[in-house]
Amino acid sequence: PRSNRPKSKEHKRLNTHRLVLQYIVPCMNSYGLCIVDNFLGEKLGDRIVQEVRRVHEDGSMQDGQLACQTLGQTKAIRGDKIAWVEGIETGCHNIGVLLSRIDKLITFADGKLGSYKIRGRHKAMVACYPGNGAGYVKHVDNPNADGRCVTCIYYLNKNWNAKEHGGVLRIFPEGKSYVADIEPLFDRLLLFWSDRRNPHEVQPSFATRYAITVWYFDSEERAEAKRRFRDSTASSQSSTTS
Ligand SMILES: COc1ccc2cc(-c3cnc(C(=O)NCC(=O)O)c(O)c3)ccc2c1
Ligand SMILES: [Mn+2]
Repeated sequence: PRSNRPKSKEHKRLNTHRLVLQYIVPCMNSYGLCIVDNFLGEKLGDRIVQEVRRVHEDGSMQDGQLACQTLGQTKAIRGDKIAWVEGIETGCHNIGVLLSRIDKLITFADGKLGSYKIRGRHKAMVACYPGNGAGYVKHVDNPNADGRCVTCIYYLNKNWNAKEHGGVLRIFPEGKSYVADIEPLFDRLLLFWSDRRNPHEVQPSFATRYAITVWYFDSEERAEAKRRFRDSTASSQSSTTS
C-alpha cells in the first residue's frame, strides 16, 4: 500500500518546506512559539530515547542545579541533570539525526523567523528531570542578548500524564493574557523565541522527564555579544595588571 512506500527524498523535502512555510514560520511570527507533534515518527523517536537513556544511565549527565535548599534541612533537591552532545559521539548517532532535521527546518525558515539571520547553534543539551519533584523556576533563556534567538526543545516522554507526573512547561508570553501549558510528550518539537518575550518554568516533575534542547544564534546579536565579552575581559585584565 502507498502508506509504507519509502518517502522519496524529494517528497520529504517538500513536506519539510510546507511544514516550515505554512506552519512554523507563521506560528512563530504570530505567537512566538510553535509545537510540532510527531516530528520524527515512532521508530526514530524510540531510537533517540534509547540513546538518551544510555547517556543518563552511563552517568554522563552533570548533577543538575540546586533546585531548592530549604534552610537547615541538608537534603537539597537537585534540578535537571544535563549533558552537552554534538550528536557525533559514539552511541549518539540518532541524536545527531534529530539535530540535522532541526537544522534543516531552521535553514528552510532562514530570513523568515522574525528578522533573525541564523548561522549557527549551541551543542545540544540533553536534560533529565529525575522525577523527585524538582522543576525549573520561572526564567528567560536569553535575558541579556547573548545571541540566542530561538529555543528548540524535543521531548521524549511516552505515556506522559501531566495530571500524575506534572512536568508541564508553562510559557508566559510577554504582554499576553494567556499562558501556554506544554506537556513534554514523546516526539514533540517545541520552538520559541529565547528572549524576554517568553519567560517560562518547568513545573515539578514526578517521573523521569527527558528533553533535548538546541539554541540557535542570530549572527548579528552573537557577534555583538562576543565583542562585549572580549571588551569586558580585556578591560578587566587591564584593570588587574595596571
Ligand atoms: C552554564 O551552564 C549551564 C548548564 C545548564 C543550563 C541549563 C539551562 C536550562 C534552561 N531552560 C530549561 C528549560 O526551560 N527547560 C524547559 C523544558 O525542559 O521543558 C532547562 O531545562 C535548562 C539554562 C542554562 C544552563 C547553563
Ligand atoms: Mn529555559
